Amino acid sequence: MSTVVLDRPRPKSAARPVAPEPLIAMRNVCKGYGSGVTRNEVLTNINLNLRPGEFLAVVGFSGSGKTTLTKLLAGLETPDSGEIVMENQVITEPSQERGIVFQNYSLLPWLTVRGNISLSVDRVFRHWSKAQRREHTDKFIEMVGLSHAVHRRPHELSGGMRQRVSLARTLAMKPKVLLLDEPLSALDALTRATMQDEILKIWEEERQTCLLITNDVDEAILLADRIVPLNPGPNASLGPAFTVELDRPRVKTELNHNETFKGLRNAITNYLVAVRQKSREDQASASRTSPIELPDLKPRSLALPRKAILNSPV
Ligand SMILES: Nc1ncnc2c1ncn2[C@@H]1O[C@H](COP(=O)(O)OP(=O)(O)OP(=O)(O)O)[C@@H](O)[C@H]1O
Repeated sequence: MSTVVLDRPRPKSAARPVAPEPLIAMRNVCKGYGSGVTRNEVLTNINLNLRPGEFLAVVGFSGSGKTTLTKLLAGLETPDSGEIVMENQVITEPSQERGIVFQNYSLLPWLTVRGNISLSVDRVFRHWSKAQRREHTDKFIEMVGLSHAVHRRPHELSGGMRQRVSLARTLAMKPKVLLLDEPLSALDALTRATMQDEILKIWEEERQTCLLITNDVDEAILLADRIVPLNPGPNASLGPAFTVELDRPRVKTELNHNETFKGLRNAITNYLVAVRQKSREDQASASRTSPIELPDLKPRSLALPRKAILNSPV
């Protein structure tokens, strides 16, 4: 009698969540400025994935290299080594797919609010009719609450209003990725809070992939899905990512009483304080181990008259 050996049913492998392909990936990116003794190594071995539709915040201290990171992502700077890839294309130059809003809103002073925004809209959507472009421009002016000020020029606007024009101009170009480099840091606390709410509202409507650079941990938690600390430079690298597990829509006033918010704020702040402390200790021990060698100079004569010291060639 023959025996049939049946295949044992294989246990179904546990479904592993598949991480989405990143929209932008930074791989082992290093960047410094200058050469020789003035060389400044700013960023070292940066590995970062920006996932489609996510809001990612990078927090760090002043001078650690946050703007350098944004410029690299925008294509305004190129890495010294490593690469930055967006949808299988290495980023080598700026593109309208990556819109950037800087801290110092650079508006054209001779153009009105509408003029500043429509200039970009007309360039990007030149195949649209004039009426379509106008409607599109006005939609974004309304989105940032500036419909009452369309005819004003930048000098007739407050800092917060100018930053809104800058934001609307970038959003209106419909970039795939929005790079926000400390866009609110020049604003007073109240305007900053209003703008945070507006960015949140706009992002919740549009769901564009967004990278926010900030030095404000609370701002990062309010807005982002993930927060990545940038360790202090020189040779700044990225710290571990913190996931923000807070439901949306988020309301700033309610967050202050939320235990998850408070716990996350403590964890990120403690991390940043610890890495800064370590960086200071490392720098202090490096300067102890390699003291600056001073030349062994001896005065030829301390008795020389003052005039001779000043005027005579030695
Ligand atoms: N074009 C440049 N040439 C030379 N050095 C530069 C250049 N741009 C930036 N740096 C230096 O690189 C370092 C990081 O600068 P960066 O502006 O990226 O930091 P940051 O974290 O954005 O600072 P902040 O928060 O103060 O704006 C600083 O020491 C800065 O002086």
